[in-house]
Amino acid sequence: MKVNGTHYRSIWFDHDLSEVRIIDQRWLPHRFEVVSLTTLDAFATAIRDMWVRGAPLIGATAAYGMAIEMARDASDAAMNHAWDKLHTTRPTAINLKWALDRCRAALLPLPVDERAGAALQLAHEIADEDVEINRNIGLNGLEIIRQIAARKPAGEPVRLLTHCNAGWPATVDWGTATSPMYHAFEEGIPIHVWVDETRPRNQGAMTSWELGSHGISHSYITDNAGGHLMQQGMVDMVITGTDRTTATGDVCNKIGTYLKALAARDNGVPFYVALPSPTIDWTVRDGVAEIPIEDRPEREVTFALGKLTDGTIGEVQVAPDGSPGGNPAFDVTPARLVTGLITERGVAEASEAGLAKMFPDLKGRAQ
Ligand SMILES: CSC[C@@H](O)[C@@H](O)C(=O)COP(=O)(O)O
Repeated sequence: MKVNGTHYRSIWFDHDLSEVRIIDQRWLPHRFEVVSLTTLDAFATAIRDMWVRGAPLIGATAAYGMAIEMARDASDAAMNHAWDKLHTTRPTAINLKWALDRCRAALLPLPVDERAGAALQLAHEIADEDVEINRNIGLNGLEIIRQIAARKPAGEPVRLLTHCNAGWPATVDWGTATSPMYHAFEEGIPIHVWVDETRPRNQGAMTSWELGSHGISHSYITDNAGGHLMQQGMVDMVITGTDRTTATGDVCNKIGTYLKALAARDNGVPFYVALPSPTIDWTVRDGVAEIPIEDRPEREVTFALGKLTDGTIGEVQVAPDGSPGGNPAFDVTPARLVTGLITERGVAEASEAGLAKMFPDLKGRAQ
């Protein structure tokens, strides 16, 4: 999508430099900075420390990390080392393992001298596929927005609430939850997006930045405002992303998503999840019991990062001296609270049968 009129993906291969480039998201939305990743260590750091983040982008970055390592050393040992190193960076988003497994399965049978070229080609394919998946999620979500718009007085906006950043910076392009918004906007359907701040990393600021860059009406709201807005009839639809969705339709996403789903259910607001198929973990049935929830550093909670009044980016301490922080980064919304899963193939019921019907060819795939 566009930044100051220029089209960017969140990750790309610069053919002139022969380097992988990313937007360093630690500084968004206050500073737009592009950096190169040139070593396996740099890729691992970028994923772990959230220079890149969002399940689909984490997967694409891991694939490029594998390619960079294969260019250095394409032996089986180097491939397994890269798999292990990248896999341990973040535990919750399943796209990481999905991409690494896909790379290893494709590369291992090849002669060593063919692996580097094949790995780079595969990373490009994974990135391109992500763009296409998200574009199609947008078209399928657009249909839901159209239906809501058709029930409203002409000109009245469809009001969507979203949590975290499931926008284009969290993917290679388009975003998952934001893709239907972009498509609706392009079609001229008036929309307004309530954007949850999403403490502690404030991914909502990124969502607000990208929506603002495209001229989409939005409000940046506190994480606790959603329930009130729903009670007041000010939300027509919730749409979030997901980091891992089970074979039975349980949705793991950024911490706080579950509370939004509960409030949506209590107020009769449809709760949709934008789900690319690589984010389905077909090996997990009970999301609450089985999905590993990332526990992130307490400093992310006890301090807040932002633009200071002098324009520099810095941290301020928000917790009292000595108070420990707690920082579970994701939660699980049970399938029963999910109205539908907007996939690249259509809207699936959040259930084992619904996902199996939509993806009969993928069902049972080992992650
Ligand atoms: C399209 S991205 C869906 C999710 O990955 C997103 O909502 C999210 O939870 C991102 O978490 P993050 O911790 O920023 O990587």
